[in-house]
Amino acid sequence: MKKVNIILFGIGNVGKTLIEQLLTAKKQWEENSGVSVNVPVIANSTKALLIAEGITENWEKDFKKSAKEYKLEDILDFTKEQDLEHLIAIDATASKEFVEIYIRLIQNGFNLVAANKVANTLSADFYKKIRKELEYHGKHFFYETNVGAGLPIVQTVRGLHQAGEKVTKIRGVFSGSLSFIFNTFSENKEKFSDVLKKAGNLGYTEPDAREDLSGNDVGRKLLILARELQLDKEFQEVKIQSLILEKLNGETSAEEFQKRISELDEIFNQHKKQQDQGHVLRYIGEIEVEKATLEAKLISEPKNTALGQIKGADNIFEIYTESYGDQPLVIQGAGAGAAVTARGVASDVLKLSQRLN
Ligand SMILES: NC(=O)C1=CN([C@@H]2O[C@H](COP(=O)(O)OP(=O)(O)OC[C@H]3O[C@@H](n4cnc5c(N)ncnc54)[C@H](OP(=O)(O)O)[C@@H]3O)[C@@H](O)[C@H]2O)C=CC1
Ligand SMILES: N[C@@H](CC=O)C(=O)O
Repeated sequence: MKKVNIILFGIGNVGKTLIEQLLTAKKQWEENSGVSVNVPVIANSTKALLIAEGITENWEKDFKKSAKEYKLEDILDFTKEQDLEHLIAIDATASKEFVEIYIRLIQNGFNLVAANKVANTLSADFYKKIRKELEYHGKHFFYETNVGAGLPIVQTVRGLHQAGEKVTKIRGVFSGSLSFIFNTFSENKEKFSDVLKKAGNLGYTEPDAREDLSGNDVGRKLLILARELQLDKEFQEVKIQSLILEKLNGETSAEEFQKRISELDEIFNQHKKQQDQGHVLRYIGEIEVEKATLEAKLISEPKNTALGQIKGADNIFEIYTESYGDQPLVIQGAGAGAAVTARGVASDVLKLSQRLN
């Protein structure tokens, strides 16, 4: 039996659900895949719980009682002292600072799985540096949930490209929260700010919802797919239409923004009124491969098209390639939510484990 040791950073919506899924699936993984999963470290932004033999279903109580303030060194020392092998660090944070330690984790023998999109959307130099370090140290990095949550988008785009298929365009709805917001807002009489709150409560938005409303989250996903297609692009080159007022996106804190979201109601009422009969609002992303352009924008879409018909927090990705001709390969399904995202992370962990010797 191959024993893998998970060091989990981030125990919010996704991290919590992942713990539950890993504990529940443990026996099945052992029997069907020969992988025994142990979670000796869980951490939030300030505290970590370290238990060599792994957390149990009492982990929340144990965390409250025994987690201690930590530095990365404490975790590195612990994994060495305890001689933990097959290490996988999971980034289930949304932190821009946390990704700075990826290189040190790789150098200290860790493989990586990330739900956090930040590392793949910093400079092209950093992107290449991570991959160089991974290769040098013989480590792996899986990040399927960076685009489309649990949907198999990254692997499909990468697989097509690596097989020599010419991908010409990718177009679709890349944001689960904006999908939910516009599906609900277009159909119901609810206020925009109430729908936004609902999306947050359902775990669809980023910890700071302005990441979604500013279009940055979609911009990141476009860049991640473009880089899979070996387009040498930077985040600043993505053309992004923001849905948020400058005054709310500037100096305000995330908490202050939450208190002021009703200031968005009037703007979105206007957008709604301007729709033609039988049209709905959609926030879409588009990569034109030949032109090397990446764009995120709000459009008015006829209700009877594939994009117009999506429901709930669905994403839809239309992948146009030479072999598929005029009819794109289409992948559709829930594009946000703790359960689907955690399952995508778990699936990455299992695939990565199968690569470890
Ligand atoms: N929700 C979704 O549908 C999807 C989410 N994702 C990604 O998953 C990630 C997590 O999202 P979600 O669970 O909703 O976020 P939450 O805000 O619910 O949880 C974030 C967790 O990360 C912790 N954290 C923050 N900074 C650090 C740090 N420097 N070191 C260690 N832990 C830290 C937080 O700790 P503390 O409480 O102390 O701040 C918290 O436990 C995000 O990157 C998101 O983009 C990807 C696909 C879909
Ligand atoms: N906030 C994101 C979550 C998944 O990446 C979204 O709304 O799509």
